[in-house]
Amino acid sequence: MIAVGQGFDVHQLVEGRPCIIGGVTIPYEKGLLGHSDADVLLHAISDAILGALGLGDIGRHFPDTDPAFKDADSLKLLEHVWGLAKERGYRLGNIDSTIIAQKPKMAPYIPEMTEIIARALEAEPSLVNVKATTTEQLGFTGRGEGIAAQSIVCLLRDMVSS
Ligand SMILES: Nc1ccn([C@@H]2O[C@H](COP(=O)(O)O)[C@@H](O)[C@H]2O)c(=O)n1
Ligand SMILES: C[C@@]1(CO)OP(=O)(O)OP(=O)(O)OC[C@H]1O
Repeated sequence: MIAVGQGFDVHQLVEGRPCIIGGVTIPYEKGLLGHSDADVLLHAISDAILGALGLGDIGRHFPDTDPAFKDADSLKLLEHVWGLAKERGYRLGNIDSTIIAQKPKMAPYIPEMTEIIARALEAEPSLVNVKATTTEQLGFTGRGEGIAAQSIVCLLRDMVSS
């Protein structure tokens, strides 16, 4: 059986916050604002997995009104979400993601992001693809006001024959 889900997230770029994307702390003059560490890519991936499972979104599982998730490590949230997929018998088919950011340059950090995400999803890195694009200086991402990420995930589960 195949289950497909998609996720999309946005966080504002502000001064005085670390810029953590895909589990990597990227040196940059601004960082992402959120209740958690605001890792926009891991949030999009978590939402894609929850979507494939028909389990809502990360706001439902980790409410931003709950102090337990204040400054939460989004890698831990992703690991929890992956536990829900495993409990239901799924393994990763593949995942594809896009970070939408005018700056900073993501390319140097993408191999490490890929490794981190693959480890969290207990999969080969070849099953995890991360891309980046600018929006050619257009819109809120183009003006550097925020960063967006989107992700699509395919989960696989073996059918039990009777
Ligand atoms: N924040 C970003 C945005 C883009 N890249 C890489 O640059 C290439 C060109 O981007 P365009 O938006 O002009 O298509 C793109 O293929 C990315 O590999 C990046 O590293 N960081
Ligand atoms: C992760 C959570 C919880 O700390 O907070 P944020 O970092 O604000 O992220 P968001 O993508 O708005 O949604 C889920 C939240 O409930």
